Amino acid sequence: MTAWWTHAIQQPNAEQREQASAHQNQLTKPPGSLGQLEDIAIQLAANQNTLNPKVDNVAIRVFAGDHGVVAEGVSAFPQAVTVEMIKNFCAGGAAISVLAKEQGADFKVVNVGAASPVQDHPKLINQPVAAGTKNFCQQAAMSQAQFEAAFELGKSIADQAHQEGMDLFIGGEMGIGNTTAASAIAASLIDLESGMEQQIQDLVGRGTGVDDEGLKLKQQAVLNALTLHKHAKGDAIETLKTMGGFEIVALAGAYLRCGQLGVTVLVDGFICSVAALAALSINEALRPWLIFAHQSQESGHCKVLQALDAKPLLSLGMRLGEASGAAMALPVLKLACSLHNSMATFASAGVSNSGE
Ligand SMILES: O=C(O)c1ccc[n+]([C@@H]2O[C@H](COP(=O)([O-])O)[C@@H](O)[C@H]2O)c1
Ligand SMILES: Cc1cc2nc[nH]c2cc1C
Repeated sequence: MTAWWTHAIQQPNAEQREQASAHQNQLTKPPGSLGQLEDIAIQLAANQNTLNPKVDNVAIRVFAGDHGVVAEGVSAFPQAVTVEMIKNFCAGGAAISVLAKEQGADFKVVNVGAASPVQDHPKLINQPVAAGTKNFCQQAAMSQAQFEAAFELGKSIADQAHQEGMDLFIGGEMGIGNTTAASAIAASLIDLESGMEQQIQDLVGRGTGVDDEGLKLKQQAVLNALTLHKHAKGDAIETLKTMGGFEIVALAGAYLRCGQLGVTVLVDGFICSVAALAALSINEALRPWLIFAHQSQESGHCKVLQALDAKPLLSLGMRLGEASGAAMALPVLKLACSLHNSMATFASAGVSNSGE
């Protein structure tokens, strides 16, 4: 039996895309004047194979995991925050809890590998692969079996949400130290023209807000990891296994599965974009199923978005993670659908079209 992630991802319906594009040009506006809102509606129409795209049934899943690399002093916050925030997500006090509730989205937290046990809760899918990853400056972050378990968990989360009828998937992440992991993964998978040192400077940012000393420690940690795991260069699965976090692996698995299921994904910030980069490196046919929600303030995000040829919808100076940027972009998607589905056409409104 072949591994599930090697199964094909179908391309969206090209004819439906043509029809949606033609329909946009009939609406009472100069062609192209709704900018990216037109692109989004056309993409959703093609992906959903319908004249009337919608995002009514949104699944938001925040994947949480801990990182052994925190021993290198790479975060402004202690590791305990990961578990504390899992509880806060469940209790309804986190930014994403509020944004999901306000918008009627189905929200759940997935413990893929917090460093200490978390009590069960109706909003929590509690299936830790291990008590955090190993410090990837010294050894591989996880074993092959752990990688497969985290990847499989991401897949099963997407399968479950699909069975529940989702029309859009939003993944989020929580993990103290995970911007260091994401920067290392990005550096291993992106071939920038510049040398390794410049690349590290470009891809390592301040995360939760480290000072200059913390930034140096992060850059050094990424350099050490890339040197130790240089065999993984350009290989997404080896890279995820050696430098990943359980939540990043699960996200990549969920994204790939969404592509296989024909479900559109709204990608959140820096860490989620790196998970998308890894997923695309495993199967580039995933690309049309992805929409990029926002440009995070994390300094490496613009390089990652460039590598993905992505035009994010929002730029609000956010750098929170936990799916919050994607949740903020959700109204944009909903309204893009409303415009596509409900605006009058030149013919129906009796408005003169250009040159007709
Ligand atoms: O999504 C982003 O762009 C983003 C940028 C900076 C930080 N974060 C969040 O901050 C945490 C990681 O930061 P750090 O400094 O501990 O590596 C993790 O829980 C992320 O959700 C998220
Ligand atoms: C408080 C806090 C909340 C977060 N949410 C996502 N990452 C986070 C990191 C911290 C530190």
